Amino acid sequence: MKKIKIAVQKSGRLNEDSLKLLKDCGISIDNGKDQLKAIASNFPLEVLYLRNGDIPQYLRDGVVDIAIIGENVLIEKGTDIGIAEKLGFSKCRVSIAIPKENTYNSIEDLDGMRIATSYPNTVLNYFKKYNVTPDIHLINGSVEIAPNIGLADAICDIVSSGSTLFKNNLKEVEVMLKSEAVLAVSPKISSENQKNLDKLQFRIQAVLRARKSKYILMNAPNNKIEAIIKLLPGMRSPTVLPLAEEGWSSIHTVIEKNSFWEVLDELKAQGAEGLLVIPIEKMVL
Ligand SMILES: Nc1ncnc2c1ncn2[C@@H]1O[C@H](COP(=O)(O)OP(=O)(O)OP(=O)(O)O)[C@@H](O)[C@H]1O
Ligand SMILES: O=P(O)(O)OC[C@H]1O[C@H](OP(=O)(O)OP(=O)(O)O)[C@H](O)[C@@H]1O
Ligand SMILES: [Mg+2]
Repeated sequence: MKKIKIAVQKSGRLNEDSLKLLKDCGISIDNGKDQLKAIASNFPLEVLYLRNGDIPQYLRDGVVDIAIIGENVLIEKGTDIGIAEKLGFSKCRVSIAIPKENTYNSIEDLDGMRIATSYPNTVLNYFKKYNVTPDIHLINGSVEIAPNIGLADAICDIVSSGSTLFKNNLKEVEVMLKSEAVLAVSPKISSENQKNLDKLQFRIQAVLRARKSKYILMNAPNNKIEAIIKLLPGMRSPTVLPLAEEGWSSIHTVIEKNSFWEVLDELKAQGAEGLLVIPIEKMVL
């Protein structure tokens, strides 16, 4: 059977979460340290460990069929490459920052200014919309230091917590785009591997859905069930089972992880007791 080739970042921010996602999809990869290639024992999949920045070219050439890559890298050098799925990790933004003490009114202030960045296309495309032409200085790493050493007036780089900007006495003035890890697909993928991709994507979706949800159970007196159910935006409708104790029931449902603390308070206020919140491993609609 033909194996689908997936590129995963060799080392860096995406590596661990990418491998965890494949593992949560039930895929076992024998991972010898420093190996550049690995084969899954229970899925027709081969993993190639590559640099994030090199992946768009490998996808374009069909050297790999799919990849887990930062969306920002595709925007910079892979706009011809399709995205099958957003993966919900490595969330960040690509922003312009300037020295904290400088004033900033609008993007026009950056016309003709020297901008240090590893994302020249992203900067130029963004500025083009405003008819502003910056003077790009291409740097591969430690971009945030550039203004402090007199190399640039502004920078464009990845921002997440903002602590790197803060440490370098910079402030964020324009958010150009938001990014997260994505599953990208080669335009040259074969129909056989498209089937493998569909199978993998089905599993990924089940894992991602489960990560966003919690299973909750609670007990409630029967006269409170109606009010409680109104609070529960479940998958379909909640399961209600009678308890051994007369007049009481157990209510089960799935709720979104993000909203569950607020819902929990409201459920208690409506008379729910013995609430349990349980992680879900996989969720298929
Ligand atoms: N501070 C951050 N917080 C969240 N996500 C980030 C952060 N920095 C980078 N990322 C995301 O992770 C991806 C990989 O970043 P990382 O710094 O590990 O690799 P890189 O140096 O850009 O690439 P390469 O693998 O080519 O060396 C980035 O393209 C971006 O999508
Ligand atoms: O807003 P923050 O949370 O501080 O994150 C932003 C920093 O993270 C990334 O660098 P990384 O740590 O990946 O180092 P690198 O330059 O070696 O890639 C990015 O290039 C920024 O410098
Ligand atoms: Mg980095």
